[in-house]
Amino acid sequence: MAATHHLVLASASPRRLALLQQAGIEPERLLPVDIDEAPERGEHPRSLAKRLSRQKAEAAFQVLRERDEAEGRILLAADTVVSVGRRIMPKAEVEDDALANLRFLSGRTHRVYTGVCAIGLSGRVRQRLVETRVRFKRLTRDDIRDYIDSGEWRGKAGGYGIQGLAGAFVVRLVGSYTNVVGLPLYEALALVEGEGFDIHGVRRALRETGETA
Ligand SMILES: Cc1cn([C@H]2C[C@H](O)[C@@H](COP(=O)(O)OP(=O)(O)OP(=O)(O)O)O2)c(=O)[nH]c1=O
Repeated sequence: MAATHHLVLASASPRRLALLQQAGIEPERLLPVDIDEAPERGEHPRSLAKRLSRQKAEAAFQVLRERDEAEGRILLAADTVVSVGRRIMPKAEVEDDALANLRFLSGRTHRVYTGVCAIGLSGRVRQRLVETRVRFKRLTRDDIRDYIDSGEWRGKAGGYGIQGLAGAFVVRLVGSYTNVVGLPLYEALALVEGEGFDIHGVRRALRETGETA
């Protein structure tokens, strides 16, 4: 399989881009897609994360195909879902979502699932589903008030971002940390490498042009 340097990240999430950059990789471009993220009736959180990551990757692949730009490119998409048991914690868009989520997660262990999907040169789809268990301390009223005031919950699965203030809520974490932030790096890189993406070649090229993070 021919090696390629062209990775397209099908995401609008600044966290996903930052994680790739942390791993020394700069995507050739970002291609966010808008899909319906509502769970199906009775859908398990892990199935939801897997399904949505695939839908994002397929929708972006379709766009590249329509523009006749799929050739020589590998697509990467992800979706993160926070849950307690089968209960899916909504992505926090308004303050009330964030409040309800934080109160529910307080003093409990929850799971964070990220589905990762890569579509390569041949149009072949590769997927991984990664799970991390996170236990939060019992949150005080002041913890919750500070967090709501910070606005960091906005647009985040489960209504928190472990990479910010909420890092101090974590008593225990089992599994991949980058998975919680939104892109499990080990698994994501293994997927794109499996499709012929030349990780080391890209890092080398970025070092030579002085663009490395
Ligand atoms: C749990 C958690 C989630 N998040 C973020 C990552 C994702 O951006 C978001 C989960 O929503 P997603 O629907 O997975 O992603 P998105 O809509 O933000 O971006 P796109 O679909 O374009 O890729 O929550 C954190 O940043 N930190 C955390 O600790």
